[in-house]
Amino acid sequence: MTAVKHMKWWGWGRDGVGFHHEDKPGFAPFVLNAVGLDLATATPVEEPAFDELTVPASTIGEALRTSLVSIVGEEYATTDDLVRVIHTYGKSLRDLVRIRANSIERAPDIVVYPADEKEVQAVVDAAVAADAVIIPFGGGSNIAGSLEPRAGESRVVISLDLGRLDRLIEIDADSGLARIQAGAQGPDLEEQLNARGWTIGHFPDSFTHSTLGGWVATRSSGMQSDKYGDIADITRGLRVVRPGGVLVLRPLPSTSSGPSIREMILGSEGRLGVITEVTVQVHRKPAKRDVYAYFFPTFEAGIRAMQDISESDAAPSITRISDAPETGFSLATSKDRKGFDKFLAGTVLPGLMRSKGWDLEKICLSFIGYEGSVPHAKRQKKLVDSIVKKHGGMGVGTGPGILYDQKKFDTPYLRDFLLDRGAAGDVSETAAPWSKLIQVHDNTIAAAQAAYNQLGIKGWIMSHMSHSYHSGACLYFTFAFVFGDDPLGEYDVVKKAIQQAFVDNGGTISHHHGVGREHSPWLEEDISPEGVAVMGALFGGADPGSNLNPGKIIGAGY
Ligand SMILES: Cc1cc2nc3c(=O)[nH]c(=O)nc-3n(C[C@H](O)[C@H](O)[C@H](O)COP(=O)(O)OP(=O)(O)OC[C@H]3O[C@@H](n4cnc5c(N)ncnc54)[C@H](O)[C@@H]3O)c2cc1C
Repeated sequence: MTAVKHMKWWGWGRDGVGFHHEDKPGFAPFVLNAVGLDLATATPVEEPAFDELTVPASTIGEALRTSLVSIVGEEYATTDDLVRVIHTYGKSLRDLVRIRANSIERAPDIVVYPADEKEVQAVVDAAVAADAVIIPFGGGSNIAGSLEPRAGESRVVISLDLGRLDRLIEIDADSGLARIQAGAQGPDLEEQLNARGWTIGHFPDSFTHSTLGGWVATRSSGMQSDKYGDIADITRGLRVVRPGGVLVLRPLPSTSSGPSIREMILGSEGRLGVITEVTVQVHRKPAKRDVYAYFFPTFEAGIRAMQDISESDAAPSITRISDAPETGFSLATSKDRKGFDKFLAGTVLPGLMRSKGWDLEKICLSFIGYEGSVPHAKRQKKLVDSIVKKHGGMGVGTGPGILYDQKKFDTPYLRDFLLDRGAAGDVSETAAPWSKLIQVHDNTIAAAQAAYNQLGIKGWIMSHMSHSYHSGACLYFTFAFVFGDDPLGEYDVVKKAIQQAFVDNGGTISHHHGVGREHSPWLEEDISPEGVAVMGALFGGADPGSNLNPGKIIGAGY
C-alpha cells in the first residue's frame, strides 16, 4: 500500500483505536436505560476478518490498466483487494453494516494515487477516453453514500485518491488566503498552517480523517463555523480538473460574474470534476480560545438564547445547546470525577438548579466558544453572559468545555462499539429558520418514536442545535436502537421517518453531510422538481458521458 493514510476497512479511524467506557461509570447504565442493551452481558463480536470478505473481481482490462500505470507509476495504480475495499464505501451506518455483513455489490476496479494535478488530468482524460467511471476519494469519511459505485455499473470504475496532493502551496498573508492541495487531511493541513501562525478554523467532527477536497465536495461545516463560516464561506478559489482541462476560479472576495460556479462545485460530490486545489481564507491563530458551559432550564429557553446571541453584537465561535436527552448522554459519558469536583457536579450544582425551581429532567447543557484576542474574547463572553442570564441560564465555567474539546474526535468510535454489540447508532442533521426550529425538533423526535413503535423496539433519539446563522440554525440528531433480524430494514424505517420529518416541518435534508445516495429521495421536496431539473441539466451538460461519479445526488437512493 502507498504511504497515504487510510481508515480501517471495516470501521472508523485508525487500527487499534476504539471507544472505551471503563472510565465513564454512567455510560453502561445510560445505554441500558436508553436502548435496553446490557453492556455487562453483551458479548462483542470479533473484529471482522478480511479473508472472509467476498470482493468482486476487478474488471479492468489490460489496456486501461497499462495506460493508468504509465501515468501514475506501478506503485500508485493498484487492483489490490484490500485497497479496493477501503475505497468502496464511506462510513455511514449503512456502509458499516454492509461491510460487516460481507455485502459488497460493486467495488472500484482500480485505485490510482496521482502525484499532482497534471497526473489527475491525465487519469481523467484516459478514463473518459475509455468510457470508465471516475470516483474522487478524499478521506472516505462521508456518511451519505457518496462514494460507492452504482451496483449495476458495467463500466470500469476508477477510484481516484487525492491523498498524495496534501501540501500547503503558499499563503498570501496580505489577504489571509492559503492555496492548499485538495487531498490534505485535516490534521496535516492545520499543522502546516499552524507552523506559519495561521488556522483554517474548520473543524468537523471527522476532521482527523477527512480532506479539504472532500469538505468542499460535500459542503461541510465545522464546529467553529459561527466564527469562521462553513466551508462554503471559507472556500475562495478552486482548481477543478475536468475532462479536457482545468476549471480555474481565482480567489476573489466577492464577484458578480453570473451564477456562481464556485457554488456549483461546492457540494458537487465529484459530479463536476476533481478538485485539486482550494484557496481558503485563513486566520491568525487566536491568542485566546475558551469553551464555556452553561445550563438552561429548558431546550426552548436555550434556543431563544442562541437566537438572541446570533442577532446581537456578540460573535462567539461556537453556539451549541443539547436537548434534555442529549444532556443526559453528555453527563453519562463524562469521565468519573473526584473529590470536590465530584461534590460540585453531583451535589452543589443540582441543588442550585432545584433551588431555582428547575426540573432536572429538563435541563439542557450548552457550550459557547470565544476566540480571538484576549480583550475580544472577554468582551464576547460579557455580551453572551448577559443574554444567557436574560433567558434564565447559568454559566458553570470552562471545565465541561475542556472535556468536550478533548473528547470530540473520540465520539465517532462509539458507532463501532455499538455495532460490535448488535446496536445501531447514527446521525441525521438539518437546518431550519429560527421560527421553525422547535417544531422541527419536536416533530422529528416524535417521528422517530413512532418509527420505533412501528418496529416494536425501544429506541433512543437526542439532539443538539449548533451552527447558528442570522435566520436559523442546524439541528443534529443522534439515534440508536438494538437491531432485530433485519438491521438495514429497521434502520430504513427510522432514518426515513427522520428525513421526512425534516422536510415536512420546514427543514432541509442535510445541513452538512451532503446528498449522495442516502438523501437523494428527498431532494425534490427540498429544492423543488424544477430545482432538481436544473441540477440534472448541469450534470448532464457538464458530463455528457456520465463518467464523473454518476448516480450521486440525483436519481439515487437505496
Ligand atoms: C463520525 C463522523 C463525523 C462527521 N462529522 C462531520 C462534521 O462535523 N461536519 C461535516 O461537515 N461532516 C461530517 N462528517 C461527514 C464527512 O466527514 C464529510 O462529508 C467530509 O466532508 C467528507 O470528506 P472526505 O475527505 O472524507 O470525502 P470522501 O468521503 O472521500 O468523499 C465525499 C464525496 O466527495 C467527493 N470528493 C472527495 N474529494 C474530492 C475531490 N478532491 N474532488 C471532487 N470530489 C471529491 C467524493 O467523490 C464523494 O462524493 C462526519 C462523518 C463521520 C463518519
